[in-house]
Amino acid sequence: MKRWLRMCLETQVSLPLFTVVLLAVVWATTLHFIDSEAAASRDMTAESASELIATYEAQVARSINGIEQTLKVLKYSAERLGARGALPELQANGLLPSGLVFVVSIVDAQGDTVASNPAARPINVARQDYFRFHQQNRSSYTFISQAMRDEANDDWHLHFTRRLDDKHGEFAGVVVVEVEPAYFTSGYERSRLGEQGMLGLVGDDGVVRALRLGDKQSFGQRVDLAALRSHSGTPVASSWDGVRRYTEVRQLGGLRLSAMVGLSEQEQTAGFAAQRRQLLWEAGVASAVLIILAALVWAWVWQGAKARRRVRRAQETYAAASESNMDAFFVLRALRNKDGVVVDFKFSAINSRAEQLTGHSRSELRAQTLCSWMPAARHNGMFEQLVGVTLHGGVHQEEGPNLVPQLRAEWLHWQVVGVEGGVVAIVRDITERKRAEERIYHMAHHDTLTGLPNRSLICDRLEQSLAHAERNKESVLVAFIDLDSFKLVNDTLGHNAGDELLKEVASRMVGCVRREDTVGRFGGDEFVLVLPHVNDNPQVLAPLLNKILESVVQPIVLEGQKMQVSCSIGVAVYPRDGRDTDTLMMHADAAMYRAKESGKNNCQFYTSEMNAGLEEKLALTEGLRKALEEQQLFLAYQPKIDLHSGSMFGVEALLRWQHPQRGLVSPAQFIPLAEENGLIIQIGEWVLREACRQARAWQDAGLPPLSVSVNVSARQFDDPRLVERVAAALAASGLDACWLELELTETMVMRNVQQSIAKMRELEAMGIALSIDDFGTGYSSLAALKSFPISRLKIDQSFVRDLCGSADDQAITCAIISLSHQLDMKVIAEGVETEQQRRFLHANGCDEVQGYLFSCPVPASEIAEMLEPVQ
Ligand SMILES: Nc1nc2c(ncn2[C@@H]2O[C@@H]3COP(=O)(O)O[C@H]4[C@@H](O)[C@H](n5cnc6c(=O)[nH]c(N)nc65)O[C@@H]4COP(=O)(O)O[C@H]3[C@H]2O)c(=O)[nH]1
Repeated sequence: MKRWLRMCLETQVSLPLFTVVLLAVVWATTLHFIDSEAAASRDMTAESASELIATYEAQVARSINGIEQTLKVLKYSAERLGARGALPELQANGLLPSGLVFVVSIVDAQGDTVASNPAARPINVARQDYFRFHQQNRSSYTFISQAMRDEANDDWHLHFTRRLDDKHGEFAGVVVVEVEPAYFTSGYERSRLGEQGMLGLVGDDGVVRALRLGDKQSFGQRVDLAALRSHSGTPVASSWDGVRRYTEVRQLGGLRLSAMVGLSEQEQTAGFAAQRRQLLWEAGVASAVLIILAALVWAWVWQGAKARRRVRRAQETYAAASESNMDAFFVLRALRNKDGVVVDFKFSAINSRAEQLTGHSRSELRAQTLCSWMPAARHNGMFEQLVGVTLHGGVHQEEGPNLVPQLRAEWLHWQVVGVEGGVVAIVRDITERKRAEERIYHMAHHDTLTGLPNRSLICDRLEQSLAHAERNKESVLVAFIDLDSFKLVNDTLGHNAGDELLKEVASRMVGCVRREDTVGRFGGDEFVLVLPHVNDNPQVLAPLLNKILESVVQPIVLEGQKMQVSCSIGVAVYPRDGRDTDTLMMHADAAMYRAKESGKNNCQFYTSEMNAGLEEKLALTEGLRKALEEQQLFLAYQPKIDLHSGSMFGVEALLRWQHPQRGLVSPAQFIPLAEENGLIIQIGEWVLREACRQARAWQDAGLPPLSVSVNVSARQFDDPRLVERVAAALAASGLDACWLELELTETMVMRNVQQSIAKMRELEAMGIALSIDDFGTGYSSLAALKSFPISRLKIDQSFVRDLCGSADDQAITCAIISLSHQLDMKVIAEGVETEQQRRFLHANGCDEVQGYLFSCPVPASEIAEMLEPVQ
């Protein structure tokens, strides 16, 4: 029933139909009731008319009977006593009726009235209908005339007449009883007949003898008696006043006269009409109320239907969208107990993706409840979550690892949205995304080569360890580990070998520490160790650090060659050496540098004195920035001597820094700093420009042209704009390129041989000479050396220093001289301080020399002075 009602309410069509039917019922009932009431009213009126006619007939019959008696008495007396004697005798015997009501008269055979009561003037009535009727008809029939007036009586009267016969039965005259018409209608009762009722007498000739309509008396009208009789029981409009009446006509026995009673339809049915009006009004009001209510309900239903249509469309769209969606959709309907408490959820709709995710078909899931399918939902918080959203609405979303075996994914993102009667759970398998995120996270936080944590993760871990150590009053060790000969391996055996070395060292170091320790790579050959929960006593820590030193120093085979590398370790311990990440890192770095300085392959614990060196470095770096701007830099030039001629053929430009407070700072101190912070590019460019300018200035001063050689650092050589900067320096000074020489180092050019050759060729093409500085300290491949456009090799001063005492250095020096000549290069020895050294070099074919024996680096003015005597 409820469902049916809901269906009715749901449809916008059935409601108007239902309303129309209800209206039809209301109106049918009302009209039927009105009809039956009308019929009852009609019947009652007809019945009343019947009753009235019976009463009236009796009344009239009684009245006429009285008149008849009077006529009979008159006739008897007149025939017996004669016309003149009859009345007095009757008078005397009290047999005459009151003259107030009846006028009686006797007419002789000639038509003259011979006696009358009350007495009246004699007249002749021979021409009156009644007289002629009786004259011509031998019958005792009472003739009832139409209402008429005569000369004796001005008032209108009905004449009731009978024939008088003489002894022979011949016509002897007429006895007359005159009665006013109103006499027959005086019984009019307003209470029964109303204001428009009708009482009357009608002759068989259809002429009304007496008629009373309410208060009005009349007569003489014509009536179709047959028609009236045929309409008995139904209202007929009276011809005289148009009023519709229920009219009853009754023939009076033995007389040619009918009694007539009429009840006004309007009056008789007035009560019913009022009731009818009332009923119609009530039905009208009820209909209006019904229509308004129906309209309101319809509007409400329409709105509801519209909303439902919208919801349906949304559901269809949602279903279509959900089908094509990569997310799994579960529409769950809340199941409540009789107290309204949600006890479980039923699957009311799911999409294909949900089937895949669960491995169950729609029908299988629909046949189950959530908790019967996934019992764990009751204990893992899922059920409470769904109930919460069902009761309070809103959206709940979360992602995390999948903890239930019913869903086929490792990671899930789920969004629960409250809907009417339940929830929609949108579940997405994010396993791939999570894996990608994990990969990205790993890549962002790990070194790709070794797989060790990178700088950012190391810092993170260190911060966590510090926070933990602070809470638990523990110590944390931070160690900076730098491989001692990594560059050598890289430069000589190539990057692949370098990478292999780093990987091997990384795995060895990881093997030395606990699981909770972190071994990370900072970049290059720098590793960092973070050891939480340690004892801060160096004695206790030493075995572990030694273990690392020993593991790194174990031989390794790279590119088929057995190699051995060592490392230098700098250690800082929280909280003794610093309380934050930056300080601890800085101090470990400083300790590591100290380890390098102390001969490598050792471990140094940070001490506050190291800080001084660090601060010194920072101060120098800061000062170097200003040095360029404030022109604290200048160049010194060291002559280069041709050993055969003994003359100066060129100079080496050497950078000097005149520090305002510290005095002259050695390039050995500040060049590595400038390399580190990149200032070397600007400084190197300045050196180039200054050297070229000076060389050109000497030439412009008329001095013999000198070749000026300029040192190029590794970072400068790597600068993609090196060639451009050199060209700009030459152009700015106007120096011919053939007077400029660039001194490169072995290691610098051997790092990437192909690139180096390309760059050197560009410089050579400009006319610039190139030389290899510090030759013998690096590991040049002879094949590479052959392909370099080099014009000169410089024997490093470390070989020259002990030249006279060391057979090794002599052998190396001789080998370099020989090699240079074989490669068609000149060879120059630096750091020549003694005559023995000069002689040895000269004797062994060295072409050129420079050193304190000839001159230390001097200002440009002194070079000019040295040149002048030659002029
Ligand atoms: N014991 C001894 N030393 C001698 C003798 N003759 C010269 N020296 C010194 O040996 C160094 C030679 O320069 P280097 O090997 O290129 O080594 C240079 C060079 O690598 C670098 N350097 C100097 N100026 C520049 C520059 O303008 N640019 C770049 N990139 N590096 C520079 O700084 C290093 C040190 O330069 P300096 O202190 O000027 O030290 C110079 C020079 O003063 C000698 O007979 N005995």
